[in-house]
Amino acid sequence: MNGDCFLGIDAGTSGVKAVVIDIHGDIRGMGYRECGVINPHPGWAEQNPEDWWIACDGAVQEAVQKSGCGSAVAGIGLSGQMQGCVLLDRQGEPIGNCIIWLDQRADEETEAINQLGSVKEMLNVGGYCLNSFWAPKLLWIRKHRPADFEKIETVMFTKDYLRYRMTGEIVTDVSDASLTFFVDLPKRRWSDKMIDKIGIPRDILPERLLESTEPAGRLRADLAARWGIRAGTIVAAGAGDQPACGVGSDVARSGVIGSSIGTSGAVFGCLDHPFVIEKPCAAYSMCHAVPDEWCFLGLSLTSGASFKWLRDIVFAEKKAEMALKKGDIYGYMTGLAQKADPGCEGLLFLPYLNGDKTPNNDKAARGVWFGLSQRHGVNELCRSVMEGVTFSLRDSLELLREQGMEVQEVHASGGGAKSSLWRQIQADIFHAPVMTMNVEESPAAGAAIIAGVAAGVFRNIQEGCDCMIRVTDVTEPIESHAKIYDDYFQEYRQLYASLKKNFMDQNRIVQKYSV
Ligand SMILES: Nc1ncnc2c1ncn2[C@@H]1O[C@H](COP(=O)(O)OP(=O)(O)O)[C@@H](O)[C@H]1O
Ligand SMILES: O=C(CO)[C@@H](O)[C@H](O)COP(=O)(O)O
Repeated sequence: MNGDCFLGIDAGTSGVKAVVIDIHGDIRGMGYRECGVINPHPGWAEQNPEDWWIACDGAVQEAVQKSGCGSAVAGIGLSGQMQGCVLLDRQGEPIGNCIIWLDQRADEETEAINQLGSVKEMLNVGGYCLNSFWAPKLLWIRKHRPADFEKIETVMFTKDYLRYRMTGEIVTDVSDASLTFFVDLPKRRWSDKMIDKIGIPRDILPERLLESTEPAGRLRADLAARWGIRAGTIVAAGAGDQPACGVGSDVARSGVIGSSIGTSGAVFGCLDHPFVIEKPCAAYSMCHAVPDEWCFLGLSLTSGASFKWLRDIVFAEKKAEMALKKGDIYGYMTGLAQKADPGCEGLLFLPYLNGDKTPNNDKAARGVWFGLSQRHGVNELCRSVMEGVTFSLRDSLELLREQGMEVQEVHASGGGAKSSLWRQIQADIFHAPVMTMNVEESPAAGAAIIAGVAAGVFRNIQEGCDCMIRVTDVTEPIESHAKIYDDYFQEYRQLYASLKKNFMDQNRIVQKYSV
C-alpha cells in the first residue's frame, strides 16, 4: 500500500543503518554498512564524509531491496552521530575530514570560551562549553588551519551532510545545533550575541535551523530511481542520534528516562523547559526532537565498549570457538556473570577506558578494577564490568534526580538491552522498572517517526510513538539487590574522587614516555 512505510537512516560512528519500517512499527527491511574512524594523533578522531555517503547509499539500497516496498515510503528521516563538524567549500565539497564527537583536540579553545563569562546573557540559559562542540572546533580550525577556515562556505552535522547529498538543501535542526554553543536554547534559534562574542562568521552556520519534524527537502530524482523510492519524497530535518533514540524508544515525556548501552552509553530525559546544570559535569542540555520539549543527555564513553573489550582480551578464543557453532559470545559472558553475586563480593569496575564524560569530564581517567581477591574469577570479572557500566549511567541518572525529575520508568536500548541480566542490573541499580520496546533500532525508528510527522502521516511525535512503539518487556527492581548496589554505588563514586589526582599524574608519565 502506498504511503504506509518510512525510511529511517541512522548514521552512527561505527556505521550507517537504514530501516524501512511500517506504520505499525514492523521492520520490513534493514541495511547496514560500516565506517572507519581515523586517529591521526592521540586524542584526535576524524571521519571522511564521503565514507558516510557510500555507507548510506549501500545501507539504503539493501534496506529497500529487502523490504520490497520502496514505493510505499512516505517520508525519509535522518538521525546521526552528533557534534561532528563537516566543512563544505563554495562548490559544496567537504574540506578535509570531519572532526567528530570523540575528538579531544580543542581543549585550549574550550577553556577560552568558558572564560568568556555571561553565557546566560548570550544563550538565555547557563552552561559550559565542551571540547566536542562546534564553537571550540571552529576556533581550532581557524588557528591551526587558516587556509581551510577561509574556504568554509557552510558547516553541517553528519546527518545534514547526508541530507545535502540527497536533496541539495543546506539545513540543520535544533537538536543537533544545541551542541554548537551557538544556540539560544529557550528560543530554539541561533544566538547572534554568542556568535559575535566567539567571533565566527554568522553566514557559515546553516541559515535554515528547523525543528526536527519539519520537512527539509525532497529526494533527488536520480537517487529515487537508484533506491526504488518515489522521486520528491519528503526528507525531514531529522535529529541527533540521542534525541532520535529518545523518540524511537518513546522517551518524549517527563518521568520516562532512556538508558542506552551501545558502544557508548547514554541517559536521556526530557522536560518542558531547558535543563540548567550549573556545574561543569559534562551533562548536555539540548532541544529535543519533539517541538517544545528539551532534553538532558548524560554520556558514558566506553559503556558496551568495556564489555566488548573484556570479550576481546579474555574471551578471544571462546569467541572464535562460539562463532564456529554460531553461538553468542555475549550470551556466554552474561551466563558467567549470572553466577556471581550482586556487588561481586566487593569487586568494582570503573569503566573509564577512554576517559569519562558525564559527570567527571576527565579525559585522563582510566579503567580500574578495585577490590580483587583470590575468591574472584571470570564470573566476577564479567559481572563487575556490567555493574560498573551501569553505575556510570546511574551517575547521570542522579543528575536528573537532582533536577527534580522523578524516574518512573526506564526505556532501555542499545546492544546491552538484549541481555535480561543487564536489564535486571539496570533496574536494581536505577531503582526503577526497565522496559524494552518492539523496535531495537531506536535511533533509526525515531528518524522514521520524525519522517512520518514531516510527511503529514502523523499529527505529532506522540501519535507516531503510539502507532509504532510498544513496550515488550518489563523488569522490576529486586529490593534486596538494590540495597546492596546502593552501598557499592557510594564506593564507586568515592573511588573516582580518590583516584582523580593519580589519573592525572599517571597521564603525565604516559605522555612523557609516549613516542
Ligand atoms: N547479547 C548481549 N548481551 C550483553 N551485551 C550485549 C549483547 N549484545 C551486544 N551487547 C553489548 O552491546 C554493545 C553493542 O551495542 P550496539 O548498540 O549494537 O552498538 P553501537 O553503539 O555501535 O550501535 C556491545 O559492545 C556489547 O557490549
Ligand atoms: O555525540 C554524542 C554524544 O554527545 C554521541 O552520542 C554520538 O552521538 C554517539 O554516536 P554513536 O556511538 O551512536 O555512533
